[in-house]
Amino acid sequence: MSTPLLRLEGVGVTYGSGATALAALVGISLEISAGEVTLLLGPSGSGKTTLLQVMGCLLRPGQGRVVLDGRPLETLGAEALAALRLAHVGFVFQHYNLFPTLRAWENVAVALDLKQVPRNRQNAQAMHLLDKLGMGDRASHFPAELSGGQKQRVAIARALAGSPNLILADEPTAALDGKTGQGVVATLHDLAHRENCAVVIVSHDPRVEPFADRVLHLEDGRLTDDRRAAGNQA
Ligand SMILES: Nc1ncnc2c1ncn2[C@@H]1O[C@H](COP(=O)(O)OP(=O)(O)OP(=O)(O)O)[C@@H](O)[C@H]1O
Repeated sequence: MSTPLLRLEGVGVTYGSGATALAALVGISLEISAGEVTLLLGPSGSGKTTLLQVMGCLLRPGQGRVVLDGRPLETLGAEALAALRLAHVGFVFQHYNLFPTLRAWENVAVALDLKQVPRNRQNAQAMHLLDKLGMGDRASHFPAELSGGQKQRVAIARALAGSPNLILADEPTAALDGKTGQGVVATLHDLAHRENCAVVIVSHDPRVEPFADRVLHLEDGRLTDDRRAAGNQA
């Protein structure tokens, strides 16, 4: 069996302290492997976004350990942690988070710049990523000139800048109609399998489930179910 890309051991996150303390995550242990789509389900307030933030090294848990690509996060300072995140993690958001004044390819190039890809290679790499997402012919469009599904494809192209091996998507289909949303998750499923990266999707959308290899269920900050998905489209 391959080594997991990401491992969480007894992770706990508490917001606030004293009388107002709220346990958002309790005793979470799991492994995430390359080449798989993991779907994270749970009611509102169950801790899904908090868990995604821990997985993406945006939030250090108060309890437990997180090991990304063999590196225990508790041993890393802020700078090393940021560098690890930049190298390994790509984020996709519900509302795309594109810069409205930048063209599609410039939105991707900004991420390449952040990952220190030399300026003279950014244009070609941005185009390559947009092509991969079927958005090459829209590269010069501004976000306002794109449909929701097209904006999300640009956002996925941007998340892939620098070839991270962990893609974290928080409600990526929530702002899209059914068919478009399915197209976007089919693309994420494809990327996980073709590029051998791990994809974790938080969603309330039942149409996502057929594209998942594995389903995790959170309730009140606890993992209540961890199973292989039935009928995935791989
Ligand atoms: N920065 C914060 N400070 C205090 N409490 C927080 C903070 N962020 C989240 N919480 C609380 O932690 C719990 C888990 O929140 P989280 O956003 O992770 O849940 P979620 O499952 O993603 O919810 P939703 O589906 O509504 O987005 C909730 O009770 C929330 O109110």
